[in-house]
Amino acid sequence: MTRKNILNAKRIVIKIGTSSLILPNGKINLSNIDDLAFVLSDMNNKGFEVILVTSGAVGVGMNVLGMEKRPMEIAQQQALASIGQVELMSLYTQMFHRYSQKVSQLLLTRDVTDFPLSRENAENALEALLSLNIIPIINENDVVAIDEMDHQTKFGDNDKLGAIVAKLVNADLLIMLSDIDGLFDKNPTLFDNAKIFTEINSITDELRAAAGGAGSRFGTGGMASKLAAAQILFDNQQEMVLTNGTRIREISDILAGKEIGTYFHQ
Ligand SMILES: Nc1ncnc2c1ncn2[C@@H]1O[C@H](COP(=O)(O)OP(=O)(O)O)[C@@H](O)[C@H]1O
Ligand SMILES: N[C@@H](CCC(=O)OP(=O)(O)O)C(=O)O
Repeated sequence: MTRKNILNAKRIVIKIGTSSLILPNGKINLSNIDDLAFVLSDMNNKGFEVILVTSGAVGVGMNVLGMEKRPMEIAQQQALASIGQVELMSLYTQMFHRYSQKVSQLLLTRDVTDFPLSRENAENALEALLSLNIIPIINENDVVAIDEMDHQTKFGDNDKLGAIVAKLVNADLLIMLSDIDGLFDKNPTLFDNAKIFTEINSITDELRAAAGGAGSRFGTGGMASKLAAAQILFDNQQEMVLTNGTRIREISDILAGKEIGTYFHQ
């Protein structure tokens, strides 16, 4: 058993990417969202402390407006995020309600986690929510986050946000749900003979070179941003499992230490 640390994990952050929430045809992936609500509610009932970091505001916004292509203009993307975020939360609230699970929403920008006082406030709010048995659902506040030379409040992407939240709450494990089974030695969507890594102990230049960009028109960071997230966790002696968002029901097997996806630990 190489994943024995996981057996003791209690506080778990789950990050789900847009490609697991939106189908290739642009429609909402209802079965994945339902699975997520079921599995996370079940975990909460079993005594785990669960925090969800979700992407999908822009993707769901595109779905609401029937838009096929992600617009280039920042104001348009922010408008889509504003439209999509409410719809996304409405979907989550309905699905979690089926399992009698209450949820809350936190929209963060990087300045919140960078400045000690606001970081402490966010930490306290999250602790209070967890002690009330609520599952906090976190996204970046896309509508106001900016990325300018002298003023940066964007996290970069939600993989990084997932790692920063895991650090903020001192999580035992980050489970990252993507549209691929794990990290491969080369991009598996381009190479049939790509092999999955079951375990990664350090983020090397060789790995970074093998990590390509986003796989779908909805994903943003690709594997490169997942490795950057893993590095943040390693810097904080934390762990991550990267697995496929179609295998949400297998999260209980992951928590039982089964060799699913890629396990990042030092
Ligand atoms: N070495 C690699 N191993 C696995 N996936 C890779 C690799 N290099 C590039 N990718 C691409 O990264 C994609 C996942 O990232 P992304 O599209 O950003 O998804 P998400 O929306 O889940 O964040 C995969 O579908 C795949 O096309
Ligand atoms: N905050 C953005 C997601 C940004 C992002 O990193 O997306 P993804 O690569 O799908 O995790 C949104 O909600 O659309």
